[in-house]
Amino acid sequence: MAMTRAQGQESRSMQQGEGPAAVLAIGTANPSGAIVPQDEFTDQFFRVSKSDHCTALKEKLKRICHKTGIEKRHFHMNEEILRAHPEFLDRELPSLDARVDIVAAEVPKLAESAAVKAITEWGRPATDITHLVFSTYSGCRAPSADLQLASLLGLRPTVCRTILSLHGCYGGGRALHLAKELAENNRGARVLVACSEITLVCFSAPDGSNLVGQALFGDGAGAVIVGAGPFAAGERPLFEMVTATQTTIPGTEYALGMQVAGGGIDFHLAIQVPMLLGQNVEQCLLDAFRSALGDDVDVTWNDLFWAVHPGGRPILDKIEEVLKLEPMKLEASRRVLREYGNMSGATIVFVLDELRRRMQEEGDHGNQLPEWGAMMAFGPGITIETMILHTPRHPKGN
Ligand SMILES: CC(C)(COP(=O)(O)OP(=O)(O)OC[C@H]1O[C@@H](n2cnc3c(N)ncnc32)[C@H](O)[C@@H]1OP(=O)(O)O)[C@@H](O)C(=O)NCCC(=O)NCCSC(=O)/C=C/c1ccc(O)cc1
Repeated sequence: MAMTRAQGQESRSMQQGEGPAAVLAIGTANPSGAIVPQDEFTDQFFRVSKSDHCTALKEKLKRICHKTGIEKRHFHMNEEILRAHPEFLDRELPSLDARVDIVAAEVPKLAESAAVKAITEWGRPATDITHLVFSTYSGCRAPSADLQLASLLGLRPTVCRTILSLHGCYGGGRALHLAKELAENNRGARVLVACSEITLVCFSAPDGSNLVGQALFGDGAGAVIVGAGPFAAGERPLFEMVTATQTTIPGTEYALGMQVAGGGIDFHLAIQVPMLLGQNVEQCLLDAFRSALGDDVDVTWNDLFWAVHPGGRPILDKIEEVLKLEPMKLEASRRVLREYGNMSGATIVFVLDELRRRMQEEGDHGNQLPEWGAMMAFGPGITIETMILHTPRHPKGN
């Protein structure tokens, strides 16, 4: 069969989606294991790890917990699991196999809970999903969580799966960025993004280096359906994904990291992270807006809505300070941090869900959130994922 160059180009353009990809539905879930209020966390953590004699460490963790801006977190880990696996407390003992056995089953199940909510809201059958992008730092095994999630949801055998491992806290941003590219370049594609994180792979008794991580991270999963036009009857874009960029801050590899070891995953968060992000976010935003709307675009940061990964309270404070944001601008991020802590890659999906809820509420009161917004997620690299969002205005009743 002969095809001319022009026919090839035409056929390629017919394979592309219409307009920017959009978020069509969102679901979130947390494990039912344990909900720990942050002001009880230190006592509980030191009791179960038999570390009450480490009084200086305990005092320090109390100081840290008090400053996190977190009120409670959800965990799969509980005392029963710890009784069965006392080796989880001691980083020197081999425990990776046992940890991976647990999370290999639980991470896809948690993702399934979030995905079922997203698919129900989307209103189409799960078999209409063409692509799956799964992000987690908790899996170290193949076939991995993406395949298990596809089976749990009954996705079609031809679904194109991608797993993003160890992207940490920018995993959700990266997965959404990839989903946008997939949806825009494959007409009719419907991409399920799933991010699922269970801290059990990182849990250990308190020591001089792990207090901030133990005080900050929680378990959760987020799922998003992404697609570009043409839209089917009943599909309703919540956020158009106008443009997406990724930036790595040069020379900052040392600042955030994860290391898979025999005793579980160790992570490292340098004290300079909030400052480094503060020095770089504005340029990332300017670059993203220029790529979306042209070089002479004039943006007033307070005219936008904001979906920022709440990596930690000082990160939000720093971004608010450098962009001179009004106090309520980061409230969706602060609320997610308060209610769940930092769930790494899944957190940004919770923030989008919270914004969507606020938009609905504001709309019901006759006010509307701004039409344009910015989403940002950060993680090892230091990597910054930035996405410019736009909310289409739907006539009432649609
Ligand atoms: C709640 C903190 C810990 C303290 O609040 P603060 O306003 O800085 O308060 P202070 O300045 O009074 O600090 C309280 C204590 O915490 C200590 N501290 C203050 N940051 C630190 C510090 N990064 N180290 C180790 N001590 C510290 C600080 O030295 C001090 O110790 P002390 O004087 O003995 O009371 C706050 O700094 C905070 O949330 N920091 C974390 C920010 C952060 O890097 N977040 C991660 C962003 S990236 C991301 O989300 C995920 C990456 C990730 C990576 C790997 C994974 O597996 C998964 C995910």
